[in-house]
Amino acid sequence: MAPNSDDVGKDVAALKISDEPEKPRADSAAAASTAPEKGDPNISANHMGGDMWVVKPVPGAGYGAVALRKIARGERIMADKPLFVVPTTVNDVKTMSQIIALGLKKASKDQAREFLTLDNAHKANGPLVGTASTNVHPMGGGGATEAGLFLAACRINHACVPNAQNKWRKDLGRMTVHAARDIAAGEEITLTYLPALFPWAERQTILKKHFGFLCACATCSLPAGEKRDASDKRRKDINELDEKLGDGKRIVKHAEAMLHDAWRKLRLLQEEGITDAWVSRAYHDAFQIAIANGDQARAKVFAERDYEATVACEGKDSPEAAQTMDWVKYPKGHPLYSGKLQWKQGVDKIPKDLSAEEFEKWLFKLPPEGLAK
Ligand SMILES: C[S@@+](CC[C@H](N)C(=O)[O-])C[C@H]1O[C@@H](n2cnc3c(N)ncnc32)[C@H](O)[C@@H]1O
Repeated sequence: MAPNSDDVGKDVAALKISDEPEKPRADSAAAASTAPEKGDPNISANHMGGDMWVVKPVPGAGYGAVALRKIARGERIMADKPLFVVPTTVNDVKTMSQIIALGLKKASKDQAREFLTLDNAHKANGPLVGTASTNVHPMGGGGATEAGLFLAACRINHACVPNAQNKWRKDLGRMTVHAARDIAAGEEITLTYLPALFPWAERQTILKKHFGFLCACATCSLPAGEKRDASDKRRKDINELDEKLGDGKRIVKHAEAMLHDAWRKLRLLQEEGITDAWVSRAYHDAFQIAIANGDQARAKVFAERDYEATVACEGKDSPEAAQTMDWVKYPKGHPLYSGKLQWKQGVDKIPKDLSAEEFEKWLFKLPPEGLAK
């Protein structure tokens, strides 16, 4: 964020993907090598971690949240209430400072003091706005109009292939964080601060500008050359496929090509090690393609996979998961369903005796020889 930016509100919440789009971070091996220990009692997040995680110093990144035991994919790591909320539409530092000061007045003295000990990557904007810009999370997906300061969630450091997913749960009034894959005891819990899958050079520029650090996560530590280029290309391809899959005009005319795009996107996510909300989004795309073409059998399978991925990242109690379960039970209920279209078939047509490989070929309408990636 530029010093004294006239677009403070936007900048405060511009980054950190929350509700949409690892390998251990390079330094999480170091975290793993130290025996789990009690965190700093002055860090309020430590009252929330129980036997699951603790906030403690991590090499090269200040404090971070570190798993005290294995955390299985889908386990809820935290459900954090905001200390204060700021609008993302306020455009000047002075007004934003006043809003934060008011918010802090309502907090306990210890919490207000703790807020002022957090990282500030924008010192030119003063302690309140600078610290908030470095630590708030948007409350909702792209275009969120509010951002919150969550004293536990803000301790989670960034990785470009994170092992956890955050989600603003309006229904609970809390920011939840779930394990997006199994996290080993001693491993650091990570989220992505980035709203899209940028290539390496762009990631470094954005993270330095908005959060004041150069990323050395496992993905960023890939050696320059073949491996880094391959990761950059995967990210570029995923973004392009994501855009193509969002083009509703292709959904009937180019249905099969779109289903193949969904397959490619899922393969690339897997190769990149991405297990967070990108996966449910890809299965949701595939579900929409199937149901918009009248295929309830494939739609049901895609909805089941979307449900599994949504529950893992948001919890069983998430309203989105409940909505997805409705499509699992009754795919025809989706507004895009038309019984007249080219792929019309009922849920009874889900094949039962195929090998896993053959089932995937059936599901994504792949040719017998498979698809070029
Ligand atoms: C939201 S805070 C995260 C918690 C913070 N490390 C702390 O000590 O409270 C964001 C700040 O943490 C640090 N940080 C987060 N992820 C990092 C990473 N992958 N490598 C180095 N520093 C990181 C940066 O200083 C960043 O401005």
